[in-house]
Amino acid sequence: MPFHVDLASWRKRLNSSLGRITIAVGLLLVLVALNVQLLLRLEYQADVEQIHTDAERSAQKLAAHTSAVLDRASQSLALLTRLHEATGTGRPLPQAAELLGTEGLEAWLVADANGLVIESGGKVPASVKSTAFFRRAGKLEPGAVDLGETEVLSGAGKQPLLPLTRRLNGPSGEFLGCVTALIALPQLISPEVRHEASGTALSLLGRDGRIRARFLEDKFSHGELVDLVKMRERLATSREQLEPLASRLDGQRRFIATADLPRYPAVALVGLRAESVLANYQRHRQRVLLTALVVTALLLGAAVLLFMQSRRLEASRHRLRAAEARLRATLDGSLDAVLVMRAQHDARGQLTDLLVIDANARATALLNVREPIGQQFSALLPAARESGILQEFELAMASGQTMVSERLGHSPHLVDRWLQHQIVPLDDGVALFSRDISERYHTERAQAEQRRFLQNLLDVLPLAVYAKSTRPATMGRYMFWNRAAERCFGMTAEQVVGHTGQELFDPADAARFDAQVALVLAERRPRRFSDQLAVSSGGRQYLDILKVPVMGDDGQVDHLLVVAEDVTEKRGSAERLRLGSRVLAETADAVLICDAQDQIIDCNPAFGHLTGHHIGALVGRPVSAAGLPLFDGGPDGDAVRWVGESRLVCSDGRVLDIWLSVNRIHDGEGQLTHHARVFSDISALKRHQAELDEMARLDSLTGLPNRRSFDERLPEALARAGRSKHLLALLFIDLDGFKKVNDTMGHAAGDQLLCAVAERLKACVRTVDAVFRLGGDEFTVIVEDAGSQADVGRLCERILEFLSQPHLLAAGRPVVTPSVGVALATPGEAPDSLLRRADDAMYAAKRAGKARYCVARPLD
Ligand SMILES: Nc1nc2c(ncn2[C@@H]2O[C@H](COP(=O)(O)OP(=O)(O)OP(=O)(O)O)[C@@H](O)[C@H]2O)c(=O)[nH]1
Repeated sequence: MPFHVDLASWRKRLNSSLGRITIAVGLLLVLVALNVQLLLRLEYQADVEQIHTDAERSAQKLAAHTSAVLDRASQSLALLTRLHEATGTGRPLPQAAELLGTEGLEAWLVADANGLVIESGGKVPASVKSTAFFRRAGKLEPGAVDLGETEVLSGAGKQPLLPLTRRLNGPSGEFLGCVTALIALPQLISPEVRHEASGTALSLLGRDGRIRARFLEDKFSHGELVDLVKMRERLATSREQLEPLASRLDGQRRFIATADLPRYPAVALVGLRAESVLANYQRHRQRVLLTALVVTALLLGAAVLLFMQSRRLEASRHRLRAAEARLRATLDGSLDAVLVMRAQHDARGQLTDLLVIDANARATALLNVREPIGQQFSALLPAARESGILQEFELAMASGQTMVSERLGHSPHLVDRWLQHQIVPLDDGVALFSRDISERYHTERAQAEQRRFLQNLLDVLPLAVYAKSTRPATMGRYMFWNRAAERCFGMTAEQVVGHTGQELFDPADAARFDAQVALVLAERRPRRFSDQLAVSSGGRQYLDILKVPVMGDDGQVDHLLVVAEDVTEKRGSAERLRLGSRVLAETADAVLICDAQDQIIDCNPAFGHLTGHHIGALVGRPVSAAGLPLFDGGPDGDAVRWVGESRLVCSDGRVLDIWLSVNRIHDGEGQLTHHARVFSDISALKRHQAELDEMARLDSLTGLPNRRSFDERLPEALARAGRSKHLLALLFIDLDGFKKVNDTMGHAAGDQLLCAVAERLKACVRTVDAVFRLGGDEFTVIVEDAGSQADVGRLCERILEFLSQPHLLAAGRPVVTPSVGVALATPGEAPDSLLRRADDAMYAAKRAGKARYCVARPLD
């Protein structure tokens, strides 16, 4: 996979604040590192410079010390040389021991030209002929001093000794020998610089590169040959590079300084061991590094904190940018026109106007201006001041509460548009969210109308309808309660809506209702319940309840619609109906139910018993099939009931007299629905009645038809006479002196007499003629088809004669004559008139002396 660097991504990262912090911290760390390095370098440089200075000073001190030692020896040699040269002999000089007894000299000697020691001090070899310093002495310039090599060892300790030699010259400059001082090496190395630092190397180096003396680690050595030229070059390089040189002696690194000995061909060399002399620097370096480490750690810590803070800041900025983007998107995507405005106040702090500082596209469109930002609200909506919306802004700002209002648009382009304003108070102004709700307003109005209509519909329902919420937020609370529910439960919608069953009903009733609700929610289908409640009056209220789950859009049950019917009354009606049925079943009266068209539907058992009809054969047939008359509502057709006598033909053909009640039954709308006929058999009653009627028409004493019967029959007879044109005669008969019979013979005898008179009258007339007792001792005879007046006269004569015969009574034999008035009916004469004329004729007979008959004058 090829390596790919996403430069844009890295550039973006570096440009971020986190990237910048990382870079800054990195640079800071580099700076610290460079500073530390520089500091250490300078420190090191200064230290090394100081070390070099110290080394040089030590080298100079060493050179000075060594020169002083050599000078002392050299001066003694010079004196001794001059003495020997002055004497010109090879004899020992008495002053020599004194001269060379100088402190610091290990030994001394004077040798002749052959290398034989003439005199000496200390322990020196007997002959110096073979020694290097003697051979070199012969080559010395007159007056010159040779710093010999240290091949001379002291006799006892075998200590290396450095020979310092002068040449002895003869008078003509010939070689006479030499004068040599042997100096112990420790004498050459200055004690005060020996232990300046641990590991310090001190050397006395001849210009020939031979080390004459070296002091290192408390030991003296010599003889090593050094390439002076190279050494000086290395020293120069070392000095320049501030670096110590690695010693070939012990591998230690040393800072080396040299100092030439004046007057002698030698160089003092001091090597300070770097490890020792740089200890301070190392300690300082460690401190600096530690400090740098601490600083770095602090920097890194600070960087981490800064990084974290920056990340938080970055996240906050990111969130802020996202929030700003969301706000902008919200504003731009909002269905509302949004104006963000800053309040403007006068000197007294009164709100004068608001300045638009932000607006979305919808606001621009709603206001119908190109650029609302920067304009004053009252300039955008001149009518705003009068509309009172500025006061609402002020109120919202003062209260800190969001205000919502709906108002008609005031601008010309917003006429008839309904706007909903939501005023959100800000720190220094308000945000105004305006939405054109005209559509919604009208829709809501229509919905409100619809709701009112539905509410009215539900209110006029005779059934209690109410709804209970099953949403979590409003679980169990009543949301709707119609008028019938108010009547049914005795609670108004205001008292119920928003409350739960536990708050409204008896705990036991509420718990039962809740159980019903739980059941319906579990089954998610409508369910009926029969329930009952205790009512304040002390009775029970019986309810038929239908509970229907109403599903929401999410498929969950939102509400429970309840339709409740107070069936207390119905229950009573049913009871009464059952009772009525039992009564109908058990009553002796026959009941026949027909429909509106009077076709038979049903009957009770008594009907079958009474009529012999079988209901199965009658159902669907006209009522006449049951032998009953139709009832069409009487003359006007709207009578609801008819009661009276009627007749019924039984299945076996018998005709029954019945007492019939016909009831026309109507429904609530006044429509005829049924005919109910209730009847009882009154045949026996009728017979008895007939008998009673018959009896009522007979005189109970004589058995003759009575006055009532006379009143009925006279008109009939007159009518027949009118039709037949036959003569009708009416005879009015009153007994003469009947009272006397009563008075004399007793009332019973009078009765017997009356009965006897009745029998005689019947015997006098034809069977077709009718004899009546009107009362007391008055009788009448209706003679139809009387023939002629003479025939009537003969009848009257016969009556007079027959009645005037004595009566054989237990009490005696009374004779009672009759007075008879006769009236011959005039065609078309009224019964009253005829009777009155007969009565008048009878009185006329009475007046004429009784026991006779008198014929009334005919009508004019
Ligand atoms: N025993 C008896 N007496 C009756 C009955 N009904 C009426 N009377 C009597 O009949 C009498 C009839 O009286 P009147 O006709 O005025 O007397 P009268 O003696 O017949 O007189 P005149 O007709 O003028 O001759 C009265 O005294 C009645 O009390 C009845 O049913 N039985």
